[in-house]
Amino acid sequence: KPIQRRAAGDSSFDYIVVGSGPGGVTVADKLSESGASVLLVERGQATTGQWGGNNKPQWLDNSGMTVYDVPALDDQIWTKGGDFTNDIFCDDIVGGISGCVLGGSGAINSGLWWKPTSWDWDTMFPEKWNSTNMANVTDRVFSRLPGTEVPSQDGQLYYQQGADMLEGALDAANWTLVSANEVPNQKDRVYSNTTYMFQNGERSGPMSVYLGSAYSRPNFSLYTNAIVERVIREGSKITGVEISNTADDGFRGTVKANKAVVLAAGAFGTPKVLFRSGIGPRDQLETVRNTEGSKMIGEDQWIDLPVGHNLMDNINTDIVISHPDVVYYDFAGLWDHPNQGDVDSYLNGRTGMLAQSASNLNPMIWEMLNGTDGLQGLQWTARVDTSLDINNDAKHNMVLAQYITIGQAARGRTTITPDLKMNVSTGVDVMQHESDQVAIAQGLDDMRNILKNVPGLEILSPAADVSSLNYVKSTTHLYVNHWLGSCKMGNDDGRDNGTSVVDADSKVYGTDNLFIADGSIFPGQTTSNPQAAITIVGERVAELILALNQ
Ligand SMILES: Cc1cc2nc3c(=O)[nH]c(=O)nc-3n(C[C@H](O)[C@H](O)[C@H](O)COP(=O)(O)OP(=O)(O)OC[C@H]3O[C@@H](n4cnc5c(N)ncnc54)[C@H](O)[C@@H]3O)c2cc1C
Repeated sequence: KPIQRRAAGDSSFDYIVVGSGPGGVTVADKLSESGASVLLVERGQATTGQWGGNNKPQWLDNSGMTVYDVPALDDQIWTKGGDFTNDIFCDDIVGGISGCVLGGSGAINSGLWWKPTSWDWDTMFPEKWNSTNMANVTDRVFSRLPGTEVPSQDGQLYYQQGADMLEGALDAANWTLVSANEVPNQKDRVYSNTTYMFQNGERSGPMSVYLGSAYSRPNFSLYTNAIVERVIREGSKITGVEISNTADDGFRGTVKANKAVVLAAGAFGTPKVLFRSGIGPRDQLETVRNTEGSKMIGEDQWIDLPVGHNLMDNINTDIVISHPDVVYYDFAGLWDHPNQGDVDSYLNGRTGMLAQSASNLNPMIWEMLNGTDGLQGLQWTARVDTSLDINNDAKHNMVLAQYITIGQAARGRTTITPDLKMNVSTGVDVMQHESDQVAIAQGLDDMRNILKNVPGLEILSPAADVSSLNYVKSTTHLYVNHWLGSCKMGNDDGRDNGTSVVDADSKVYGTDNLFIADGSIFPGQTTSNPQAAITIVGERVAELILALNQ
């Protein structure tokens, strides 16, 4: 059932926020904290028990929780199938994955929660966003949502045999154990226990914390199952949004914005709303006009900006290993035939294996290289994973997944199709950039050197006689769906041949009052998984909007 909380008779709000991912819930909360009236519009359905979601295995009946609440069920959100998996991913994205539910991808992701480094801000964002300016915002976010290295409420970590073995190897190679969010700038040859956004043994995250406080205010409203088709604009001034419903009883109609509209629809959703509002490259706007005709704003009002360019994702390269110490836990069986003892400890005290994430990632590992163009980051996750059964002994296998992070040169592009789907029309292809390949190969070499000294450990892939660089050139590189960057922030106005879509206030060039507060504004990749940085962006954009409107 859609949530449609709305003050009776309201036809206008000071601010309308589009999308309830980590960026959207945060900017909406902070704007409503100022006393302004705020409407948050989300196209997807409710997820966690807190918001009335109801998808769950039978053993969660009467618990008030759903599949979105229990850390160990997080891969069942996407793999269980049945009647809801098709509803959680955005059905209008081709070539990428993104969550179209309340909470956005934040409701369906792996929950990793990292404090950004100072260079994440200093090397790519404009001056207003330097690490000194961002320190207070970061502290505010992490005081509300500190994250935890130990999700189980008894303070224990479970099924760490594989992680212990790897940590021993890293230690022997003189890599340093840190608590990553205590020392965010230590990212070279370090490893850490994984930090999750979980709180009190449940998934939590920005949706729980920020939407929770926003929803407690009478000046805040939320529509779910309602999709913003376009902003209504008179030249540079945005006056409201047009909403259609994604479920029969969702809201449909026009809502006015007195002060501003903030797009937080994600790296694909935000460009789509912009294209449909006459903002973007001419060829994209022509495609929309061919489909939507007179619903679209007239050509004389179009704003030509490089929306959809600069698309990024972390590119993944795996090493697969086997070691007799590694112990596998059957997360996949949790839905239908869980271990009753594990269920009881979780339901009674939020302790044990079910309080940990399904992929049970540990440890996290980072290395910084000096690439030809400056900083080059690499991040590794490690998980017990039986899906790559190279040796018919999959229960002892682990996958070490390397992401190339800050400094990655590869960029893609998202464009709109005649049936209004967002397409990854130019992939994020590290094979186009030698600097990316060299960095990935260097990281593989360093990891292979660490692993080769571990007694009993077998590297199943890459094969011993294949060089890391040849492996990089021959293996399939996978997306990890940390999509960023399609509406880049910068001082070089895209209307004048610059590369940027939003200015340093996160305001769309050529508009008076259209802002963006999501992953799409990132000029480059962050050193670690991005959702905490996007949450910080939500806070910062609210601060900048409120300062402009004083
Ligand atoms: C499977 C997976 C695992 C991940 N794991 C991690 C992790 O462990 N740690 C981490 O840091 N990051 C992770 N990420 C990435 C992280 O979740 C995203 O970077 C982050 O959620 C992006 O936030 P956002 O606010 O930019 O947009 P999104 O989270 O994409 O939210 C956008 C929201 O807008 C809504 N929307 C779109 N269009 C409209 C419209 N027209 N009208 C109304 N609503 C609309 C969508 O339904 C969605 O709810 C993962 C992502 C995926 C897909």
